[in-house]
Amino acid sequence: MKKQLHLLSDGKLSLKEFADIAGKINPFIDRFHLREKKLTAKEIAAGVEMLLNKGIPSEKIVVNDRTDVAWSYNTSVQLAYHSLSVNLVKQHFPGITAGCSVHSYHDALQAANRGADFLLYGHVFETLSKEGLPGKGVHELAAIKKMVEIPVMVIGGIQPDNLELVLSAGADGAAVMSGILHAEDPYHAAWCYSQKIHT
Ligand SMILES: Cc1nc(C(=O)O)sc1CCOP(=O)(O)O
Repeated sequence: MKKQLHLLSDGKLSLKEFADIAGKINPFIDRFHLREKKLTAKEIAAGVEMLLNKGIPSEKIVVNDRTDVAWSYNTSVQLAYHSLSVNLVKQHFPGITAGCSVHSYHDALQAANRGADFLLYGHVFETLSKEGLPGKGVHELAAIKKMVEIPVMVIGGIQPDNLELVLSAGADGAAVMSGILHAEDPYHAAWCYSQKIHT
């Protein structure tokens, strides 16, 4: 599989600000996640529409947690620990693409066995976007990759200069928040990540 670069909204920028950046860097990004834990379904739906209006197709959009919104717009869904379980989602929303966020070897195997289409595994490095937890490094990632067949993207403190390490440990791509959203020049930052992931 072609390696992927995912960008996640961070709940700090407005949806409009996120969509404006997304529209500009669309060529570099494989998946845009709306991860908005404080917004209502209606507000998240408006965010999906903003991305669609920027020319981002629904296949490139991932809605975090809200399977109802994802289903309504034919996007993927990203399931967290507090979300509906992936087997329930796959059973009741046939054909939906569902990613799972996992933080351990055990959870990665369980999510894969229950039908997840891809995993976000983290957090690999320390990150200010989720403070207070030490980075896990790449050891467990390599073990997960030996056991699951679905793509495993890494998340947490991913920077252009640590991509080589995670890719050589077997990651199928990376998911990023601050490295792009809060870069001085998000376009240039997205280009730097993309160069390392896609070439
Ligand atoms: C949203 C998120 N999930 C994580 C996990 O480990 O599941 S780490 C994380 C934050 C990623 O932000 P940044 O790219 O700024 O480090």
